[in-house]
Amino acid sequence: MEDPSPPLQSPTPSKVSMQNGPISRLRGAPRPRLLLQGQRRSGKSSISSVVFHKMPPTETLFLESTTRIQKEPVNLTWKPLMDSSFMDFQVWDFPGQIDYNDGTFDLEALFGDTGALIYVIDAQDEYLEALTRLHQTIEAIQRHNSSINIEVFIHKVDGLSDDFKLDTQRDIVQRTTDELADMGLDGVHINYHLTSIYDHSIFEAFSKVIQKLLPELGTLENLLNGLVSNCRIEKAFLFDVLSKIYVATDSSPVDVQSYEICSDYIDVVLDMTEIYGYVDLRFS
Ligand SMILES: Nc1nc2c(ncn2[C@@H]2O[C@H](COP(=O)(O)OP(=O)(O)OP(=O)(O)O)[C@@H](O)[C@H]2O)c(=O)[nH]1
Repeated sequence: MEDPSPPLQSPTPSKVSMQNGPISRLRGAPRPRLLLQGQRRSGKSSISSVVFHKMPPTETLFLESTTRIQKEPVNLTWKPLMDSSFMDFQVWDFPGQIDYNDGTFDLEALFGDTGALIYVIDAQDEYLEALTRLHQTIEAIQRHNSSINIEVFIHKVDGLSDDFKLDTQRDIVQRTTDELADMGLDGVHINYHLTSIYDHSIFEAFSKVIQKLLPELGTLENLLNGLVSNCRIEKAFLFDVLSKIYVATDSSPVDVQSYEICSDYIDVVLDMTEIYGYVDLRFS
């Protein structure tokens, strides 16, 4: 697969901002990038495999540790429905053991075209070291491209009780806020998501990450608002069918149940399509 991104050692990295999103891709710009980072075994490759390759979650138990940066183009288009996709970007899966702060990486090139950093923390494991790495990463980002969205996935929460999930999130937010304040970075905005590959939370979190990077989001939301009010639909999502990421929704609040129903429906339709060919996806 052709990789249009500049080498990390590039002395003059391209400076295309993610704010231009997939539209700039149409004009020939490099694919914008999502960086997946986190400690070893935190779940990065599993997330990427489940969301973008429909790998059943239990099969991730057999994934080998990633030893090199995995650059994955994401251009998800389900041919029966669409000719082009809003989702044209790259996901870079960083192996846990790589220290990109060791001076061998061109951080300007690494962060230059990056739209979002997704930092994965294993909530079932001791996470203090992961937090230290996160804080260092945020500091580096602030130096090289402060427009990058910083998204923290508090991951593997399937094994935790609801109370413990919230306590863990509170602790991570508090420690990060305190540490960034000590570093003089208290203005940095971070989004936190509780995720697991064993339920819909990982798709929902990814949806929110992607939506923030779409320059067309406002227009799509307006179109969906019009659809909802004109057709008296309760809730509308615009899905990327293959990944089950919703790239937009109308402006009424998202309730997880309606997302889950639509998501399950897509699975059924895709399964039927494999058996019978094209199935009309419109439903109300
Ligand atoms: N319980 C639970 N386990 C998970 C989840 N996501 C990933 N795992 C497990 O975590 C282990 C490590 O996952 P990987 O995806 O290989 O982790 P990684 O961060 O890519 O690891 P490196 O390649 O070493 O950097 C696997 O056994 C996965 O099955 C989750 O949401 N819940």
